[in-house]
Amino acid sequence: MTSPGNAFVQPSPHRGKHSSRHHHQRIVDQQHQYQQLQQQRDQHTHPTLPSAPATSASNHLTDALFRDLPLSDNTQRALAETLGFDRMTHVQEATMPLVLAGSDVMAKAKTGTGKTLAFCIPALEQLRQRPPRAGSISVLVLSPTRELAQQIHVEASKLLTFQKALKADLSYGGTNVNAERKRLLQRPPDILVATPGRLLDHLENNGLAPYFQDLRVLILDEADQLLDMGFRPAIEKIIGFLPSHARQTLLFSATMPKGVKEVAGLAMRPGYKFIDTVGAEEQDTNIQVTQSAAILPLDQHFAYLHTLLSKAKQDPAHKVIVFFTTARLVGYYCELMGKAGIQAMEIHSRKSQATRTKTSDQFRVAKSGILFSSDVSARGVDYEGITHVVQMGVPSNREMYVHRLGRTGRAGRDGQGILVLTPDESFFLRDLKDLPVSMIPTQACQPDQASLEAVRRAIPSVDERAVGAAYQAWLGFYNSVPGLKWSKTRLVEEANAFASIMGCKDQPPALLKKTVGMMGLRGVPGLRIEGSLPGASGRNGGHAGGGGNVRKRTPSVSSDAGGRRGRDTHGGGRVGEPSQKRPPHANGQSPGQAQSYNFPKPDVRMGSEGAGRGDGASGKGGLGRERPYRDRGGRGSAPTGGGSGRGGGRKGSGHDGSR
Ligand SMILES: Nc1ncnc2c1ncn2[C@@H]1O[C@H](COP(=O)(O)OP(=O)(O)OP(=O)(O)O)[C@@H](O)[C@H]1O
Repeated sequence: MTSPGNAFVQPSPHRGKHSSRHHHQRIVDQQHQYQQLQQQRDQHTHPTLPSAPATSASNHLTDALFRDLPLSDNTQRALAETLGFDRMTHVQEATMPLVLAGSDVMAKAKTGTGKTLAFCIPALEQLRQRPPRAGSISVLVLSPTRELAQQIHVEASKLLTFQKALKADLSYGGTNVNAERKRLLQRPPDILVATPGRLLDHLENNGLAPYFQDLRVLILDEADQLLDMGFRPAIEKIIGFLPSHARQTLLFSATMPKGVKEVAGLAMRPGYKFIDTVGAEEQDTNIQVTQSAAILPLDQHFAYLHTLLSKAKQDPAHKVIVFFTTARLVGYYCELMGKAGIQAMEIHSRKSQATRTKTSDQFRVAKSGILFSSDVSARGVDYEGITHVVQMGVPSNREMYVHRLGRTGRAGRDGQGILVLTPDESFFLRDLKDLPVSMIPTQACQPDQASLEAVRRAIPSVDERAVGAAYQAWLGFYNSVPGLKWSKTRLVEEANAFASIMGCKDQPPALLKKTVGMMGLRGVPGLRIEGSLPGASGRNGGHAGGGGNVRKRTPSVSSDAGGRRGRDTHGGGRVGEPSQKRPPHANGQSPGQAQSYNFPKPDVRMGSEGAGRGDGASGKGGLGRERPYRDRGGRGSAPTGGGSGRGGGRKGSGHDGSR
């Protein structure tokens, strides 16, 4: 990353001898780290980006046939005629007979291996054995995200093609709660797919609880996430509304960290079966997906991504998802890349649910395209034909890496995953040491000259509000990455360097005092704090090119992320937005070039051009995280749901709208 001495940092009484000793130590640490990484690079040849992955002759299907299972004729017909499937996948073969026999099952199976049908088919079959009571919800599927809930609903509905008497319905945040309530009360579905926050709202406030008194099957898809701290309080409350007698519970995920088993008793009956189709000896990721990591300084990330995407686009069948750490960074990158000639779709929690759904639908049917996403698309979402998954910046944890990667290589197809980190973030690779991640040699992760130039030209034209929001989100996110082991001062130095990369030449975007307080950054040198921000009360003033109503020279943002521990997440936070675009760089230099980023230390560029060294990486720690460090939303209300609130810093409200 960047040097601590960037131009935004105000002189601090603490920066002196101690600081330079500390800085020296960081460099020593980093040199050591790089030696190790270099060795790894030498050992691996890196997969050059992108030829579109072909469908591989896959062994994801077994020889076991659906028709040999004791399923209803209607289900058999739906499998054969609507879905066109005859053979089972491994997880389907391993779990369906047990579920059909009535067992509670916890199942771990790799991404894209057919878990949805593995729980949907037998759950629906339970209704055949004992027809549902009129007006009662018999099967409840919980999903951590709205997109996944929609998808499960579609899959379940396909299975019901020939059973018109049975109805599946959806309940999730971001939609009109009253209309949904009315619909559900008027005709309670047999199968309800829901996100936890909205469902809890219905149970607690909207009179839906009595309809669950004959619930037969409860399914937690992405169970590890639902039982993690973020969602668990809501899940516990939901379970409190459900009958425990004779209820069958199914927990499915591609990742089952140790802690999940400890809390499985919350939902499952004693004696439940644990099915692991991955096995201890095997990796959690799909073998046919090549995985590589590029480590390069942050000032190269924009151009490097541009290069990656330009290459990917050469293949007419490219379908790429790029994940970013926060919603606001998705927005920033999308605008930047668009202005640099790479058009992408954009999905994250700051978009309205209607827009999210539309984007998701469009990308699903697109034959080619690029989607920039936050973690709303990380788990479960099944977009056919994803050729590449790019992850920009450190994922929240190992599980998130695995799930994001799992958007490619589904149903036995090939795919490529590329993780792009800064030198400081390279500590994360230790969490992936059992996975076949090859290091991309330094020489191979150079941005093209054309990309450098395109990005350089685009940076000044990105809307100032996007810059301010990205800056704040960046601060919030990296404030909660323990593996970095950054001091608060260092954090702000790095954030300001990022602002500089985004083209803020003279000073970083301003933050509200209360935002700074919520982030725990009061008194940290280098922040620009304002009591109130111009544009904070309105969003309408001059968009790009629109008004010339220049009120401020640098971007500023209001408070809505301070308490989120870095997750610039869910639906409704407000950004106080100055309305104008930033002026061109005063000295005529471009921020696409290192010298114009105000990075005072030459070895920052060396890091990208030469031996891959950055400066000042701590490179320590970060191991052994069990749960996501940014899975905690700041909204004070229940998980999931509409997400209108502001970050209050409360823990424990991971929610579907949260990313
Ligand atoms: N028996 C089968 N034969 C062929 N294709 C199947 C079969 N079962 C499922 N599929 C397809 O495989 C793809 C992946 O399935 P699914 O989305 O259920 O994966 P998953 O295991 O839930 O993945 P994730 O862990 O990412 O949620 C889907 O497109 C699905 O339609």
